[in-house]
Amino acid sequence: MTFLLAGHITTSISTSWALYQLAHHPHEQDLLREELVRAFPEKSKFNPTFDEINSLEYLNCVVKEALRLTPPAPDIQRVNNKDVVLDGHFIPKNTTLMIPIAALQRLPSIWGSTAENFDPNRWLDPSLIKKVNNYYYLPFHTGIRSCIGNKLALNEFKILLSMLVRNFVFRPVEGIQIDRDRIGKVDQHVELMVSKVET
Ligand code: HEM
Repeated sequence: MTFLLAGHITTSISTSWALYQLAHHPHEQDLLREELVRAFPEKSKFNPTFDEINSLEYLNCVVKEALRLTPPAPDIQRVNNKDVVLDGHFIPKNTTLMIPIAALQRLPSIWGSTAENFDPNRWLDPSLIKKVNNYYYLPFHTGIRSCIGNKLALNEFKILLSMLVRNFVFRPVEGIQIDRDRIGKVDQHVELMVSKVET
């Protein structure tokens, strides 16, 4: 039951928001589709192996960027089991601490002035990769109670997103605008225009 709940809504939310971002960034969507068409020229034969799906560099960047901007677990809580001093602040035992995953993943001090923008190419920048660690990028959290389904989730997410983008074009619905602070929210309804890719 835990796997069903923890493993279902997370991947579906991630995929929905990734499609939303791609719909609003048609150039990035086209780049992803071009990579997919090169790798899988025949739509009907889209049946990637583990190695094939993980060799797609731009897809990897899109997935990382979607999990950065719209993580399905935007914050999580932990309770300390002993008194601690963190950065000069005394935190007594049994305090509920919030780890703001979404906020850390948008810190301008780490992600730069484009922190709020959907930009998969940032993951190709070696200077960013040097700066990013699991204090600032932790969609699956980190440590011993981090997501046990991490690797499965990434592969599922990549395959699902690829199948959708290889077969369909996603565009925003005219007149429908989601407030910036609602983007990524679990309970936000997302509507997109979908048309078929012919070849
Ligand atoms: C994009 C998809 C996913 C994301 C972003 C994600 C993220 C997370 C995060 C942040 C946690 C830590 C929660 C906390 O400590 O409060 C977690 C825990 C967990 N996740 Fe995932 N998850 C994803 C998919 C999956 C999948 C596919 C499965 C299983 C099939 C799964 C199974 C679990 C389980 C069992 C835990 C609890 C681990 C523990 O407490 O030791 N997750 N996940």
